[in-house]
Amino acid sequence: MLNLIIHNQSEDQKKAVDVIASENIRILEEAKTGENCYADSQGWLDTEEWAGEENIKRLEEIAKEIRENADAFVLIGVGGSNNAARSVIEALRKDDAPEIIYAGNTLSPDAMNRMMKRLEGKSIYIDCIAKNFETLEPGSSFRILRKYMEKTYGEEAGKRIIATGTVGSSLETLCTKYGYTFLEFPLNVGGRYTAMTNVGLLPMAVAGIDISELVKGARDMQIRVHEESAEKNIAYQYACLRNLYYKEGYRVEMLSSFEPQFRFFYKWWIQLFAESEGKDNKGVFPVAGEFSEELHSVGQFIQDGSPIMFETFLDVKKQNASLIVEPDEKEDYFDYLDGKDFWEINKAAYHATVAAHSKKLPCLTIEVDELDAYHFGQLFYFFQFACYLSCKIMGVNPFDQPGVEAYKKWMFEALGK
Ligand SMILES: O=P(O)(O)OC[C@H]1O[C@](O)(CO)[C@@H](O)[C@@H]1O
Repeated sequence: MLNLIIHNQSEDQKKAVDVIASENIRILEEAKTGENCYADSQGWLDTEEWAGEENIKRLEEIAKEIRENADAFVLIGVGGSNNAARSVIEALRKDDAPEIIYAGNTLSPDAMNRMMKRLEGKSIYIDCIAKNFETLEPGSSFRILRKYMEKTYGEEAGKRIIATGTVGSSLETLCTKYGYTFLEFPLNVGGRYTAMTNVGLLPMAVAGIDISELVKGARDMQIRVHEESAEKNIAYQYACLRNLYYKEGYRVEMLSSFEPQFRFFYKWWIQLFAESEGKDNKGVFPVAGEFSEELHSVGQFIQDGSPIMFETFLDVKKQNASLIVEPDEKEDYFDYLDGKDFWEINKAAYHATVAAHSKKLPCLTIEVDELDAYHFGQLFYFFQFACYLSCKIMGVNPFDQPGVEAYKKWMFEALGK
């Protein structure tokens, strides 16, 4: 279950959000069926298309082989090609799973040397994930890593190399030519919407995540937001609220949580909203607040600085860990914590922060019952669908990223491509 909680709303804001919701109702209806103009980008809308039972079974088989033979699995990919997998892996990875090493997301020789050092003496499999295999970061890392694999495993290297690319891409050509395992990167899904495809699911399965449960969570959310009417539809309500705050002049949304397990989920969420909405001189700039730590750095600005921001908290209901503060006969001035569980203390910090921040800026909470694969699936689908709606209400194309191409053009020119 996933809930949307509005912490503070004036009567005027309530009326204004109702107006946005009734004026844009057509957008919700069109989104539910999919739009012809975006047919080449909406393969994620029905989870069945790329995460059906057969596909999950195949991915689980490949993952099983890797889990049995690998000490470490290298995920080569950047942005949408690694963010979803990384967000779940870093939160829920099983202890007996191979180590997951990330590559293809930097051009720093220092970082790359450190990454290569981590491979030494380990049994390695690699998966190069790239939609069109033109992006420099994953392409150049693949060059280095493939060489390493060939040097280490000789003839056998091909069996340990997986490439996830689109049909007809140069990555597919390499797979056919050199005998690597080829997995399809859906042509009709942009990187940031690929959580529920081979792109996100294989690395998650290697890390021991129950991908069937994850997909089930996403599918249940799909059914929910496709069935719920506008007044009850949480994705639509969230999209309308974002647009209201934007109209009111709030230009930044901070996704905050007191659970560090969401550390890499923020990165996925930031890319989703930044690349989807930030265009035509519009958009809400997404940032993350990793609390408690950042309450002691940016907390001051949130509470007292320019009123440019609204805040969306991510909260988990079910307790997943416990640590009791034992009484101590030695004095330390923290006796008021005696017998308390850190779960409870952390929750108190969350409630206190909501109370303080909601006096200054609009505050929402997205609350999930549990921090598990099922609810990650729910979160992925919820945010993807809400982002699509939010972009449509704002009047921008949710599925392109022309601004990113500009930097790539300059870089390719500089490197003589
Ligand atoms: O999978 P590719 O083609 O390497 O692209 C990776 C990422 O690069 C971007 O184009 C941005 O640089 C993202 O949109 C995408 O998720």
